[in-house]
Amino acid sequence: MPTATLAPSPWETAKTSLKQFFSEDVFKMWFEPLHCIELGEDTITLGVPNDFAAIWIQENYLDLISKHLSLAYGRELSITLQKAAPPQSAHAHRGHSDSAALLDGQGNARGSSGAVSGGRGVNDHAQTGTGFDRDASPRLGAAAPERRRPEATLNPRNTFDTLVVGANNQMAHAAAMAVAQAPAQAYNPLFLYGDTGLGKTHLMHAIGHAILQNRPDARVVYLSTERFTNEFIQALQENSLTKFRQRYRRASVLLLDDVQFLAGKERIQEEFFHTFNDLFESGKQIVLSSDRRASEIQQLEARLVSRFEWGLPADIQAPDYETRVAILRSKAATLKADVPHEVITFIAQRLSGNVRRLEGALIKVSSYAALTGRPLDIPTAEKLLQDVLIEQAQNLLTIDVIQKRVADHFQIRHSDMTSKRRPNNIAIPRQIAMFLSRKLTKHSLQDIGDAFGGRDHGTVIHACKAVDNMIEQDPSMRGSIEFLKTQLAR
Ligand SMILES: Nc1ncnc2c1ncn2[C@@H]1O[C@H](COP(=O)(O)OP(=O)(O)OP(=O)(O)O)[C@@H](O)[C@H]1O
Repeated sequence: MPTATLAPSPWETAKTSLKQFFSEDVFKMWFEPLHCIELGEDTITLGVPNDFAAIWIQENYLDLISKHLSLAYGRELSITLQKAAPPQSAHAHRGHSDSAALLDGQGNARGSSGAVSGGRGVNDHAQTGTGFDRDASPRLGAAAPERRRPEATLNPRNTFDTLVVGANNQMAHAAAMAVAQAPAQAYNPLFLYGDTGLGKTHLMHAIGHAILQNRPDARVVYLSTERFTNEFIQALQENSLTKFRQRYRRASVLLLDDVQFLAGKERIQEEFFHTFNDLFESGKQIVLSSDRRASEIQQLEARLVSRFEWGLPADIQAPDYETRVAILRSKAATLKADVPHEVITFIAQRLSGNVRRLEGALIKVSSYAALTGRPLDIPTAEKLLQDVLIEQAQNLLTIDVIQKRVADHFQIRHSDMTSKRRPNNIAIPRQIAMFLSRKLTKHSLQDIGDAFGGRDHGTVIHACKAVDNMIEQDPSMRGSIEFLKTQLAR
């Protein structure tokens, strides 16, 4: 048996499963520094870096942490937060597990820890989905009856109550409600699709919660396609396909996230095809999510595409301004964060598209306010969110838009951006546009050179250096460039 990898402790497992619910920033800020100080029969003491973190976690995340801990340890644990320096090796990833493994060596936890993964290391993909069956079954004894498991793997915050409904998700929301009220009768499968961070997972979890509320004995299974894939591969390796199949085909509701990751994986598609048929034919509800329409998923077998389109495809768009304000208000209320209205509207105006990004921005400004005790105003918010604003600009801005804006500003023709003409009144704006393309987009030097009339990447490097010099030496040029940068990052 390959046992060289240290099995993850229940504490690590809980932390890994918590990771899927938060953006990287939020996880790093609040959860990464948490460590297990002491584990008792029905208590656990977690170390937090400071008093503020203790209050924030207590107010906002304790329920969620508690759910994941009981799942990982197989028993209810009452949590105490204590200010404490992180363990010596905490900055190194391995350090966490070593220290956790040591602590878990005391008392009951060892036994349950041993059962967590049978000697396997944590799978990196586990954080993107929680197949409750595998994750929970070895650890949950009589104290934790089976039907508690799915609830614990669904984020308790992702309910219909916490979902803000706007024109962007009205239809998907209505379809999800219909499915939750009458599983396998309304739309089967329900296929939710839309860009990243727009609430597909939220809706899937909401369906799961609602079904469990009506029918607590329902077998609701939520997992990501990555997880499905990994478990299938593992089942192949361990010769346990029958068990794998039973696990998913026994579900009364299967919620499979991110099916675009089935693309190009023939064996997994074949397996899922049979899972799908089995569930569908026995009247079980299937809900799928994807970042695009089924027909737009490359290398997805036609028979799967057609099945995915049997029921109802429902798309989710980016929320409009009013919905963004409503989402931010609702999140601020949940976080018990006192964010001034003008800052809420500022964020809603400046950040569009991804709701996860909106949420991250709100947490950033509200934790700053709570940490420093300083009042929050627009200039402060703008400063705090500079990186996010630039990142958004990088995703939305095209070189063409930069060229046009810079050309307008310096009153030259757009075509001068690509021409070979070199008088200063043209060459300098062109260099500035190259510089801004480098700063505000993710294009390579070569792409930028190509977009400026087929220049080579050395020309772009030269332009960026020249503009850096101008910024340093010429205050009026610095002003113009800053102005353009702010305008473009809007
Ligand atoms: N309409 C909404 N109301 C309230 N919260 C929302 C809404 N839409 C999205 N969110 C929140 O935004 C975050 C991102 O949503 P979610 O993870 O469901 O997106 P997703 O579409 O599944 O993204 P991905 O494709 O990246 O998995 C979650 O915290 C979710 O609760």
